[in-house]
Amino acid sequence: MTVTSQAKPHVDYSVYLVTGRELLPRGKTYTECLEEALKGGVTVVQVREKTAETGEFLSIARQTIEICRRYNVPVLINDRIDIALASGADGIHVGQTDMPLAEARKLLPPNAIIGVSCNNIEHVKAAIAGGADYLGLGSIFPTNTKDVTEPGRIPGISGTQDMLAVLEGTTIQSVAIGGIKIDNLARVLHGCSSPNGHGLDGIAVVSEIMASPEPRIAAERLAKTCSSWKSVPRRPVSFTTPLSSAVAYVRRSAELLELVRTLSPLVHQITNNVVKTQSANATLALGGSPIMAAAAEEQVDLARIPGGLLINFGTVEDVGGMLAAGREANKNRKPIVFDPVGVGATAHRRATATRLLDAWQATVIKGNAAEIGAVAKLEEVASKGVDSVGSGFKDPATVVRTLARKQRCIVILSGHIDYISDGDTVIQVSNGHPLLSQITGSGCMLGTTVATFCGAASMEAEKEPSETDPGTLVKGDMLSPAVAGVLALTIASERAAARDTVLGPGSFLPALIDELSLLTPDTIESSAKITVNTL
Ligand SMILES: Nc1ncnc2c1ncn2[C@@H]1O[C@H](COP(=O)(O)OP(=O)(O)OP(=O)(O)O)[C@@H](O)[C@H]1O
Ligand SMILES: Cc1ncsc1CCO
Repeated sequence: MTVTSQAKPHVDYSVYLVTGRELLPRGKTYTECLEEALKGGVTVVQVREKTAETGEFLSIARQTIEICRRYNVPVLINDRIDIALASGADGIHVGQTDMPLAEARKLLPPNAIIGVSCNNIEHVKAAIAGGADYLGLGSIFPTNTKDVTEPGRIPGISGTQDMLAVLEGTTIQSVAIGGIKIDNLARVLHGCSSPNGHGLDGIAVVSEIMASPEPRIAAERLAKTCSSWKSVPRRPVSFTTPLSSAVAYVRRSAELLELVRTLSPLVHQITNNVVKTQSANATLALGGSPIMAAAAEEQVDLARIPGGLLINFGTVEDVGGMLAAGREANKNRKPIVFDPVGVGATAHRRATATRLLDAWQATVIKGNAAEIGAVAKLEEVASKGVDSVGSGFKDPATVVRTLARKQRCIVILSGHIDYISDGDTVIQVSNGHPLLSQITGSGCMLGTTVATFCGAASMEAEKEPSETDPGTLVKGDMLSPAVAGVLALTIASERAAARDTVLGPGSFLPALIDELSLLTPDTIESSAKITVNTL
């Protein structure tokens, strides 16, 4: 080590490069790639050599340190304490099967940085107890650069959220690693956060820089998104400016209905085969433009068209399409409404919901009490298939607020009264009619109306000429369109049920579609029954 008696060097973990010489593109040398990456904004480098002989490893470490010193960037060595000591590196990084942390501490000078790879909360607890300086959390996604096929090696976004919760209150830094690319970076930074907002200090990449023909540009993009992200504490999925009163939310909902009719957003829906037709008709009736498109191959094209995306996994099909659609929507900053229909009913549904939420960031999660309870891992409300059993949660406002904070999105809990929250504000809508619970797919249609309003709101926000903020996943406030979607369906249901021609659930459904098409901003303003509570 170079400095033995001084304080630990300050490390900025924002853009952490792990080297992998085997990934270099043809014609690019290691030192060229490293230097370009440093010019692009890499803030810390770990030299990782899994097959090199000791002499070669030492020589690579020395070359790396010589270059990084010019950029004032610290260098860590993967696993090999001897190489770290001989080369004068700033510290080491160990995996779970490498030299134990306590032994490494004894062998290294006190100012050495030690980082540990963690796949689960037990690893994190042990690393805290052992005095680690920083943790590498992951894998976030499956990758080819490391063998992460063993069970438990891919905690994903949800597992990383749990690990970050354990780090709350400590000064230990953390980076996420595993499959991180510029295209999923905003999603990773956004998703990897504890419910109280303890987030990452940076992200680690291998191939995104090492395999790039333009490592400087790759590093610049990563650095720009990271610094944009870091500039906003506890960043929600979208910027929500709380409106001052219930009246203001109602007025905004009325305005958003006008907007839906003017902009006619494309509402791309991957939904279950029970409700496809009624959902497409509900979209058209409101003024949106539906497309039911589930093939993975068409998601790149569809995500480029502004509007909203609904992912409803009611009959658990088209999971490949859902994964691709959500990823592409995040890339294009389109709002995603996720309806995890019947998620509590089977282990397969629970696993699928986790898989989807690990792949992309939802803007709105909506469900009945059993569904929201299952996503929130609460056992208070039981499910029977796609239905919720009993009278719901004792404290629904806290349930939605807590889940919204955990998932960093808007949460809608449907039922006799609907609760909508962004993690701070909770809005209750008491419009609706019991006939809604007597037709299948009224919850699914609610997902559709919300996606329609979110699509219009995001199109409006994207038109504003403000500079693109690479840290956001959706532009514009998404709480108001979520409220508008609930008001539209529930007010239309009251008006449909009041028709003389409606004799029961059979005649109610077409009347509901009619009333969605006849809904006016004035009707929303005169009929809405909402209350607002802000923390
Ligand atoms: N008894 C009721 N009174 C008033 N409105 C209701 C009632 N039951 C449901 N609703 C309304 O119906 C909409 C759908 O909510 P619900 O909780 O029934 O969905 P769901 O259980 O997911 O439905 P599905 O599984 O059939 O799609 C919500 O906007 C809700 O306000
Ligand atoms: C009945 C049903 N089964 C799977 S999806 C669905 C539609 C209502 O959620």
